Amino acid sequence: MIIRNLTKEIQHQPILTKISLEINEGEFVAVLGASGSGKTTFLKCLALREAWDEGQYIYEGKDISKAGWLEKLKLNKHWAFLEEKADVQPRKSALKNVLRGRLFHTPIWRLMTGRVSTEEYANAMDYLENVGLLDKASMAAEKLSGGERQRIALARGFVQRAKVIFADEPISGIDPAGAERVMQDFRYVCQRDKATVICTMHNAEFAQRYASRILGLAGGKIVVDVTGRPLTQREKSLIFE
Ligand SMILES: Nc1ncnc2c1ncn2[C@@H]1O[C@H](COP(=O)(O)OP(=O)(O)OP(=O)(O)O)[C@@H](O)[C@H]1O
Repeated sequence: MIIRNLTKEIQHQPILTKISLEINEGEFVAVLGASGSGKTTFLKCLALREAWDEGQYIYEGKDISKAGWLEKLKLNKHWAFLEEKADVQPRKSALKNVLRGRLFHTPIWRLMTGRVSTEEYANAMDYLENVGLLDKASMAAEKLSGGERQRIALARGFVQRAKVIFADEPISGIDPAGAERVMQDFRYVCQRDKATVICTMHNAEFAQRYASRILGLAGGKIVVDVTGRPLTQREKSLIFE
């Protein structure tokens, strides 16, 4: 994806100012920034969940800056957006929540009858196993921890075979072991499926250990763009001070 001059104001306050960058397939991009620096707004603009004031957005060679609802619907077939608080249906089982990822790929008659093919069932169970939740497949999502719910949302993105996963603070409020697991899962889909993962976070430590690229957002601009190496002290202070 190519972003040129992305600009966004909220209530006449500049939040993002002429941001330009290119993100390649298979990259695991962590967007770091202090609280209020505009990380969520940036992510939502990239996922076309927030309107851009200005700028050009090229995805797979096509200009999607002014994508209408039909085009967005098509994009959402291949894009997954993970909210900060995992968007799961609390009363439904982990498995049913994961199967929701196939919504866009399921024929209407199957949606109406609620029947799931054996292949889709096996596939969803595989992904639950990948995220370490096979033994909790039949448990209602509301009975699971925050980290486990985040991993269900992740497994749903995986079964959707999303080409791009946008994740807003996916490890905030999760214990360190759960956070490791989520970050490992992201890295896994990038390496194995060539998915692109873009996630916002506060934790530079995790970003350095797992992401292939780190973007630092401050003052409405990308002030740091580093691939394949940890941040220097100076870069950290550019982002967080
Ligand atoms: N709907 C809104 N109405 C008014 N101001 C908003 C709105 N959405 C975002 N903002 C403001 O825009 C700025 C950037 O917000 P954003 O949520 O993108 O930052 P962030 O870096 O994700 O913050 P955090 O890390 O605290 O979640 C903040 O100052 C916020 O108050």
